[in-house]
Amino acid sequence: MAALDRIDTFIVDVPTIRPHVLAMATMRAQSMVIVRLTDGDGVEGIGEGTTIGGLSYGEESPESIKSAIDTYIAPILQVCDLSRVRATMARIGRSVRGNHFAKCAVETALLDMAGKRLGVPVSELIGGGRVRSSLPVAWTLASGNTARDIEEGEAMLEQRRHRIFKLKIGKREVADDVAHVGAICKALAGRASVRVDVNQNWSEAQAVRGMAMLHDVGVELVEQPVARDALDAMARLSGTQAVPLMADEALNGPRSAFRIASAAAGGVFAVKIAQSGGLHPASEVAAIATAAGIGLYGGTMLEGGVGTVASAHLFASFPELAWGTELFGPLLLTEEILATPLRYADFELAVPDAPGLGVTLDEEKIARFRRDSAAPVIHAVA
Ligand SMILES: O=C(O)C[C@H]1C=CC(=O)O1
Ligand SMILES: [Mn+2]
Repeated sequence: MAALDRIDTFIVDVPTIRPHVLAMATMRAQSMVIVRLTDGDGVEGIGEGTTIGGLSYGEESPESIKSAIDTYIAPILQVCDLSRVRATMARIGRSVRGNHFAKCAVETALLDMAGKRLGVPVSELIGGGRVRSSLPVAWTLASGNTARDIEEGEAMLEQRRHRIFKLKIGKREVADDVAHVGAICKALAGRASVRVDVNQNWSEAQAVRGMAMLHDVGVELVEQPVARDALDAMARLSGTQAVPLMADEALNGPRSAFRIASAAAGGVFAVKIAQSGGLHPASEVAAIATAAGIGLYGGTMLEGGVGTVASAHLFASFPELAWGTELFGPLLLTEEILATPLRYADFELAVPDAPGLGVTLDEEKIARFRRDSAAPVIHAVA
């Protein structure tokens, strides 16, 4: 029996290296909720629950994630055997509806503890175990300026850090966005894969026009062009457009994955641990996709090092990962909150093989950036 001894939940606000322009918000900082659990034997586990742009991306905010953990999940953890991760999460699921990001943070911390107790990396505890030790990583070009994006893409290729680029569109007129994307495709042609993310900002009519034009300029994948609940439109677009449609915001765990797969509403799934409600439900999302012949992409909520490495452990268990991952979150931040930064080299992220998540927090940085110290709070603005 591993009993909870201590729980510490806190928000860390870290500036981004440049404004990150998305359809729904411009990020100038990322707010990460970190949960740290310690059991009676002194085994510690860390987890992260992070969203994008406050409440502009989804239904959970950094503040609601922290409050769900402290007010409703912590009392349940007090009566659970923390070494039994799935049983503990099932117990939480009976008392806490939704709140997937909060649940993901807690499940991650439990898996970190379980891995340390058993002496194995988290990737051996989920989805049947690890099948790869490094993952291809995309970078998002989202400075808001075409020339700067091309310069950034060139630098990433030169450093051999990324050769898959995701462009954030949907904020401007369709034709203006296509011109921006087309210029980047032309500049990087033959050297990189270019994809776009519309973050739900198109109507079906705009998507019909936009996806055809994007295919013509060389885009390989269009992510969540229409609203997350517009499954009929997603199915029509998937069935008629040459460029594959990737579901992102529409995916909120295994049931939504099954609905999207059944409706043939996407040819690719962006699997995200937070949106799915944790690593285990995300593994089920991946299994449904694979069974349905849907391609896999390892998605991110632009988490810091903890959420990123947790995602990496899960994605390392995917036998099929046709579209790679976008686990670049820590690289978008001015400061690394891990004691030893994650290793990015030769266009891939190395998956740690030490027990648990295989990472530790940089305590000095945490003390400096935690919101409940004197650190300033910079909110994302539209
Ligand atoms: O996919 C999203 O919508 C969120 C995120 C992932 C990469 C990025 O730049 O933003
Ligand atoms: Mn997306």
